[in-house]
Amino acid sequence: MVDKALGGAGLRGQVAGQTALCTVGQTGSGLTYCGYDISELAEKAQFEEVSFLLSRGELPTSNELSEYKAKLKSLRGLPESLKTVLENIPKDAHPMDVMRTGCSMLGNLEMENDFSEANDAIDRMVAIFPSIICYWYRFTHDGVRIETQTDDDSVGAHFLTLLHDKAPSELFAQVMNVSLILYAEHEFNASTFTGRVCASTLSDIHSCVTGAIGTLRGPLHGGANEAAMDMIESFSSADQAEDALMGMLERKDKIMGFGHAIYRESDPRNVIIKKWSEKLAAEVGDDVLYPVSVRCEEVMWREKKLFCNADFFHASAYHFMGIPTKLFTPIFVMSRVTGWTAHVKEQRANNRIIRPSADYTGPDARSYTPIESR
Ligand SMILES: CC(=O)SCCNC(=O)CCNC(=O)[C@H](O)C(C)(C)COP(=O)(O)OP(=O)(O)OC[C@H]1O[C@@H](n2cnc3c(N)ncnc32)[C@H](O)[C@@H]1OP(=O)(O)O
Ligand SMILES: O=C([O-])CC(=O)C(=O)O
Repeated sequence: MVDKALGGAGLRGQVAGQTALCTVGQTGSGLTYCGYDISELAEKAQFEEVSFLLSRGELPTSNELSEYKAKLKSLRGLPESLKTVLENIPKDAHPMDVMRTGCSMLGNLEMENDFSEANDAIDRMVAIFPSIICYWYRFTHDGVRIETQTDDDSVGAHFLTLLHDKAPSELFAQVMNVSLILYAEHEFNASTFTGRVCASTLSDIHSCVTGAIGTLRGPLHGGANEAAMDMIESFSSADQAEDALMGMLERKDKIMGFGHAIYRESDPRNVIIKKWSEKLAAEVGDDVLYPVSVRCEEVMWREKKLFCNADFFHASAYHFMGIPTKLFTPIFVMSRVTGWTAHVKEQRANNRIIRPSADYTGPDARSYTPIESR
């Protein structure tokens, strides 16, 4: 599944450290968290079990899970000064910037004073991130100040309840659960590596996550699910999608939601979220977006041997659940914060400041020219 000859720009194929958290493209379906295959976790686990696994190292017992979920539930409320900050961010701001600012402000209000406080800070971020994005979204788009302390049993259901003002259907809650599991962790991807570099300076955990959010925002990383949605939404039928894609490939456009830095033939998360997208399409009576997405997948493989990554079928799945496109990448944050923070702790536990070298390509040594002579 993985090209052993990976190399070249972008540090591709170079080992930049060790991790016990995740394997990408090595065993089982190609993705494991702490030894557990993603396909099994997505089928059987709750996101909160995965979150516990990543922060504590082992799956919880039933008592531990109940206590953990009760703790997360109790941490959903927003401090007043954070609400004030969110209310002052304009409606047309990028929601990932809202997440970044929300996380950074939380670090001011509830500073991690000592690394022994890491798990409390992590639990708080897992619990409060859905509240941060939904409070801002509902205030700026619907003009309401929502109560973020809900009784929902899971992070995914909590998010949908805040967004839609009603508890989600069992199917929607289930899809959110699977989605959060799929996005939770992925080894040394760009945003996680950002977090680890920050951690290696012995910085605080909110700084590490704030930097990681900024890195995830880009369309070559987490932002691809929104870009994929914009594309599939612009097609009115599978045939039209095929024609348009052929033109885009001819023009050498980059097609968002396809390809991967490490996987070479498939992304194991795609088959899982695709199945749920199909189920949702049937549930909501879609006969355009899902067939369009399937045709895109066929064309990209046929023409370029490029496959859907985790982001592509997430676009239609989220859309079918009534989630606005601009909130897609913040959902990724709600999930990946578990992976980022596990890496921060791992980096701290065996740390040396990350400081690579560079090949110099600038001018030879020269003397300073006084400004009046330039
Ligand atoms: C959860 C995630 O973050 S998954 C990634 C989400 N990002 C996207 O979906 C954005 C679209 N995809 C891409 O830009 C790339 O595939 C990346 C950034 C994911 C990986 O980049 P790289 O490791 O550089 O890709 P890779 O080495 O496999 O590229 C090989 C060739 O395929 C092309 N290619 C790769 N992906 C695509 C694509 N989506 N559309 C068109 N061409 C592509 C590259 O341009 C490259 O061509 P070249 O050799 O002529 O330059
Ligand atoms: O691993 C990567 O490069 C990107 C990715 O799929 C992820 O972060 O989930």
